[in-house]
Amino acid sequence: MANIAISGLNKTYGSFRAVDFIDLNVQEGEFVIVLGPSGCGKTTTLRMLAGFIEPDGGQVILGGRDITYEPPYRRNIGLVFQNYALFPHLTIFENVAFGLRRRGVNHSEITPRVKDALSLVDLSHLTDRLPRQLSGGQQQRVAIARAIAIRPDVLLLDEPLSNLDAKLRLQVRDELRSLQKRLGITTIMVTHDQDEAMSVGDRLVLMRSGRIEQIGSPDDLYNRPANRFVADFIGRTNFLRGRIEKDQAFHSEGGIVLTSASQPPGATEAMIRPEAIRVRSVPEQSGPNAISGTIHGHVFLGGLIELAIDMPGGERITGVISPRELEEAGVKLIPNAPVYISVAPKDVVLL
Ligand SMILES: Nc1ncnc2c1ncn2[C@@H]1O[C@H](COP(=O)(O)OP(=O)(O)OP(=O)(O)O)[C@@H](O)[C@H]1O
Repeated sequence: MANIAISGLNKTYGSFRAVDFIDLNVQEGEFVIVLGPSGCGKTTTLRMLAGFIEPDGGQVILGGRDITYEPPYRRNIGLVFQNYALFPHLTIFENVAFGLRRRGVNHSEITPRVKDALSLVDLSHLTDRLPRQLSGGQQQRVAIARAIAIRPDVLLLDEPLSNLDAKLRLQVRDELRSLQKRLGITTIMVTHDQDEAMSVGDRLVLMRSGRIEQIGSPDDLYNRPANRFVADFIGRTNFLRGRIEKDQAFHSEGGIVLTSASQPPGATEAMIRPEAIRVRSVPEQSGPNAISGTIHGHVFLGGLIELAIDMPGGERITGVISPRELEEAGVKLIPNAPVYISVAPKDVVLL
């Protein structure tokens, strides 16, 4: 186990800067997720950490040792990719043993270490099978066992769950999370799936165009996004354009007046998460941010209802509300019916 300190790391392909001088510190035992839209430089960053791509500049320090230009096999890093990359002609046992043999691990130690690694991912009973005789989820667990068998300082995972179907994906995700915590391996995982990122990451690193837009806990990125890009990328949200007026309130272009818990100077947008919207069938007696509108339409989302509400100035606000809350509020889902909404000032984030 070790911490990783990345500074000024950059990589250019031709004239295109894929990774643009990034700095990132990952603590020992931390689970960090790198996410962002397609092409933002996630894989290039991970491959530079693994040693498969040579950076143009910058530094990667692993446990105090500069590994920036070390070949992959000298880094003691465990890798798991999207496509498992198991050797098809080797048994599960031999697949996991491969990295140990290549590292010259003592012959007598190999069997117990392979067995340990396979038991951690619950596959001790399948050691003699070939990869094609396993399901996708099992193959990916072999890949994870193979990566941890070498007792890596760091585990790097590139979209490890994206080839699995939705249900299996959740299961392997939870297994991966608990295994990582149990072993305390410093882990960096790349994904473009924000639900996955939010549910397993201690910290998230959101990239765009080769740069880091924000580093923080899932709660930070969701509730305290650094900018519009972050707010828009993580979860669903309402944006209202406008500005802060002399009364210190935010006035939207459509005439909605909002009190926010913070007033960053020069803010031009208010962000409100759909679940922060409260609805009533009658106006609230008092309190900030009470607005009236009319129901535009609704969509059932499993156990919740997404409600689109038209505001008098032409803006539309989406709320996500439980059927029970709607019933208690006495709101009927009839188009054009009047509805009253309110938002706590702490849930109005000005950007
Ligand atoms: N060998 C290469 N030559 C030229 N351009 C490359 C090369 N590898 C990657 N790129 C470009 O660098 C950018 C970053 O690529 P990278 O694979 O790191 O993105 P990513 O964030 O992992 O994307 P995805 O989520 O689609 O996998 C992309 O625009 C890609 O087209």
